Amino acid sequence: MFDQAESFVTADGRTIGSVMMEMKNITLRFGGVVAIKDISFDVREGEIRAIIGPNGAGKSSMLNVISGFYHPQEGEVWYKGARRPEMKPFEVARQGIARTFQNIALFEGMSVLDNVMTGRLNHMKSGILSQAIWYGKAEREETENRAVVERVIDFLEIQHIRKTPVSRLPYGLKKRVELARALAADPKLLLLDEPMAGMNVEEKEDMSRFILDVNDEFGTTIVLIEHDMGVVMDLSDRVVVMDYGKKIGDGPPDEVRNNQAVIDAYLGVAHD
Ligand SMILES: Nc1ncnc2c1ncn2[C@@H]1O[C@H](COP(=O)(O)OP(=O)(O)OP(=O)(O)O)[C@@H](O)[C@H]1O
Repeated sequence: MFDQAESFVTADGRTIGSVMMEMKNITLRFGGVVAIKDISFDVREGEIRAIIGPNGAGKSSMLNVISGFYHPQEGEVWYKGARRPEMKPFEVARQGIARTFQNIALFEGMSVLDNVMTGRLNHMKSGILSQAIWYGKAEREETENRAVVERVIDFLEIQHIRKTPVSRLPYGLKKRVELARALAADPKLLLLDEPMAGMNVEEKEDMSRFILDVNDEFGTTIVLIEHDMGVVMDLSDRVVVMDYGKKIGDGPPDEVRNNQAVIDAYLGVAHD
């Protein structure tokens, strides 16, 4: 289905475009531990791409390679048709890649609004001096940034808590604020590290709906890691399956679900 076509429309009416990111033969080692072994896969514009696998499979490591936090010893990362040189995470962010973290990384003492505003930092170009004396450009920039943030806050239905310090929020809402902050950066590619971890069923349903809405409304391409298999199969267009650092499956959910190597990995069948 995904092999040759430049772009196509899925059964649910969404347009999946051409390849946006390609991971080519990525190998990442930590001393003697090989976290990722020679893995290749691509991400297409507009799709929701999941990376799954048992604990320690290398999923977070892969997300960290995409976000520029880890640099693989071997392999290449291609983004928008060009090989990406080794970059720092903030440089990767400037290319339109935003992320959320497995363990929420918000400023607990700050309000929801201020936390979401920090998502705009990469878009703030005017210097401290111009901001301090508040002339034209800085004012325009501030107004623009506020407008984007307000739109995201509306979209994710967190208006009622915009003034609340994050430390007072329940877990599910914190996760939503983290999504809001990532979205405020106006990313082309959004990386979600276990967006439903620790959530109850209702919170998971809400988060699933928001992820689908973000993809639909903003056309944001999404790569997510998630342990809840039901959620992954419902949300994703394609799934990469990792086990012990290797890729053991890659394809649409139905195909992956019936892949014997994947079934064995999840049932804990012994490896040679
Ligand atoms: N910073 C690091 N230093 C040393 N080893 C690491 C580091 N990060 C990950 N590893 C190792 O790399 C392997 C893959 O870890 P990783 O966290 O990527 O897996 P994961 O699939 O995300 O696991 P989980 O589902 O438990 O979060 C593991 O053996 C882990 O111990």
